[in-house]
Amino acid sequence: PAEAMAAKGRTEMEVGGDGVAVITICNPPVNSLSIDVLLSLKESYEEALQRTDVKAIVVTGKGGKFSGGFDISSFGDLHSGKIEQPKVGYISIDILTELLEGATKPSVAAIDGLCLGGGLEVSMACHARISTPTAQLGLPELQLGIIPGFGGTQRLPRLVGLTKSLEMILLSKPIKGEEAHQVGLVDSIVSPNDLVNTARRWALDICELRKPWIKSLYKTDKLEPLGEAREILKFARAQARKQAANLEHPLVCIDVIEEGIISGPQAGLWKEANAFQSLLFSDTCKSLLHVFFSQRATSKVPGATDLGLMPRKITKVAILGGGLMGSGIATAMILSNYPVLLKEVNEKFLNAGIDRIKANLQSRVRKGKMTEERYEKALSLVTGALGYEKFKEVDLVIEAVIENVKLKQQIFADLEKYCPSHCILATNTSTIDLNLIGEKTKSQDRIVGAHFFSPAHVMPLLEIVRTQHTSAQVVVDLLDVGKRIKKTPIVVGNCTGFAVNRMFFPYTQSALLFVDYGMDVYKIDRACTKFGMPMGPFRLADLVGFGVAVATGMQYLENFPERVYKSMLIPIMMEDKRAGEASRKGFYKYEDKRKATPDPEIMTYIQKSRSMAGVTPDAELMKLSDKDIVEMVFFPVINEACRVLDEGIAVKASDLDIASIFGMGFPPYRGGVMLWGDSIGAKYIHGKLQEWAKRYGSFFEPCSYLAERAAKGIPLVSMSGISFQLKTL
Ligand SMILES: C[C@H](O)CC(=O)SCCNC(=O)CCNC(=O)[C@H](O)C(C)(C)COP(=O)(O)OP(=O)(O)OC[C@H]1O[C@@H](n2cnc3c(N)ncnc32)[C@H](O)[C@@H]1OP(=O)(O)O
Repeated sequence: PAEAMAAKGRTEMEVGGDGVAVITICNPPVNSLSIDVLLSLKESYEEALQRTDVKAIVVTGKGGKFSGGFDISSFGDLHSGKIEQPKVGYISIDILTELLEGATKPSVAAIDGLCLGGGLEVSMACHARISTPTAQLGLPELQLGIIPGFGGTQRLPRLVGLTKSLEMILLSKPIKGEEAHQVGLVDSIVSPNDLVNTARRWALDICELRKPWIKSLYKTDKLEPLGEAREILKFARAQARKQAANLEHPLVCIDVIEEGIISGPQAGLWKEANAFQSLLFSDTCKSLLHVFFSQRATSKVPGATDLGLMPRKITKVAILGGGLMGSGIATAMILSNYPVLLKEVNEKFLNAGIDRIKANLQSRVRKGKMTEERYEKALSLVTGALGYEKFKEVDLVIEAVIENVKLKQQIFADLEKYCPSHCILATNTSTIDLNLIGEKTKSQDRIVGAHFFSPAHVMPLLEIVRTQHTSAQVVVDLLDVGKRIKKTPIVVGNCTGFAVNRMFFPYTQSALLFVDYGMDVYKIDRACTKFGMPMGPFRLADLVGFGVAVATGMQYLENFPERVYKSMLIPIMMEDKRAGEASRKGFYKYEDKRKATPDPEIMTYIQKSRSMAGVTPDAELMKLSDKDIVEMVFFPVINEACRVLDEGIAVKASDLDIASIFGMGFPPYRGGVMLWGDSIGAKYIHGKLQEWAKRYGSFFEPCSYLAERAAKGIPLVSMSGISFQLKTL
């Protein structure tokens, strides 16, 4: 059909009286390089090279953006075979190296806005680059599980040196035009208004030998001497292994860069082209791509963002409670310039709260993320309060007091009295049902959950909880606040634990169960960190504190008694004043501040817990591999995620993937719990859970949603173009 044939973007060419052909990349919103755009670029070049009225070429992007890189939305079509893959090296060697860089007419890139990935690679094949000071230049491909594939691994080191290029590529870190000029990536900085004209003149200057005609691929002056280069690469490899031991593509990238340095840029280009092709089809790439799109999809919420509502302006925010959460939320708010009214019950607590905010900000100053001046300005946005007098001025209140239902009910009744009628009444509760909190309040449509994760000014997730009464406007408003404070939001329904903690709960639960059945605490934690979690369930319980763990456990026991495993281990340890990291003793010992060391003393508690549970250690469990352990800890998480979806608490499975990554620290390169589940298969997961349910009880009982998917072979996450051949474990 004609529609399906419509080209995805194009280039436009205009030849001026000065003999310069300006080729403009046009593919909104970010001028991404689809295959269509690249083929059109090739055609424009061929025409420009043939025409006798063209002396030189300028490449630029439409609407103040050079290009956001290769078209990511076409990856899925490449994966599924819907689009045919160009032959290896066709774009990087045939088009960019031979046609563009090797042309008999010089090219200059005129760069504004985004110049990322393939976009920067096109510009590096040009003979000079002119940029605005604010343009963003970078090679963020590793973030997507691939490597730069249009010559970036070869040209960037030759333009800026090995050290700087490794930093930019391995950390996927773009730099601004200004810095790009300092490091030699661009040749001149001009204002957006002068950009294209400067590039035109530069191109003509190259023709007339007033400026050098430089092919980046053959530059050597910026490359470190061979011996030094080898050392730098060796160090980079060690760093990459340390940072993400499970990832292969950063190491492949370093190999490809090395090839260019040792065997020359042509060999490097070929190695890059081959590696790019195979990485494009890796599970890591598929998973990271899923994360990229899922993250953007979280702010598209049916029944809220599809109604044409505009977010209202939130001018002032009040926060109740200056504890760990309240002060963290206040910090997040003032960092995005929201004035904050911080309320506490007495002077002492208020001062402690403000001190915590100061400490949060100071830590940013120490790390060089904030100037002293910004610090003072941010701090000046906080006003303390002991009463509700000033609450008539606020548009949003976030309650962050202790998890006590009665107290929260009283607070919400008070808020209704003192806040203006448009004010959003949010609670940061992490487990309590919102309807219970708002029971004594009439303004049900304004009540919403704004669940932050500790430390609130650092953790990127914001769980927005709507009840059946919460208005769509309030959800839209909070999504906007979330965006402004740079959080990834997920909008979920109301129930005990909401989506994130409900998924999180079985993680610790199954670990506790298997310890009663004979597994080793530290072995479980090690298996989880090897899998890619920032910490295992026991180290995490220590960090969160046993008090919180027990309080949460009680909430679950009340609401989902059939699937709570009543381990006595934590309560027994608490009797002995072991309460986690804060008490310096939990599952680990903490002698040197945060350093966790295994503690043989915990065996006494474990034995006691086992005898109270009346179970005998299962010898088979002790022989399990890390893979088995990870399955035992995470399959119950997937099972609960399925329930959360089935009950409509989460809108879509991909939201749960994002929640698991940003809220639990699940490794993004595995795509989130649901996509990871798909890489293993619902049938296998269901089978295992059934087997464990028989052996170890109803905690493992697979839910009907999972059973149906297992029986019918339906994936847990629907995402076009993603299919797994491998088990990623
Ligand atoms: C061979 C080569 O070496 C391989 C490559 O080039 S791989 C691609 C390298 N480029 C990248 O990784 C950049 C990815 N994009 C981004 O990081 C960010 O989107 C950005 C910094 C460009 C813009 O961020 P921001 O302004 O917050 O807008 P954001 O919402 O992310 O993007 C706007 C829209 O553009 C789309 N988009 C962004 N980059 C895209 C790309 N490279 N291809 C296709 N679509 C893209 C987004 O999906 C989004 O679409 P939507 O509105 O339908 O959800």
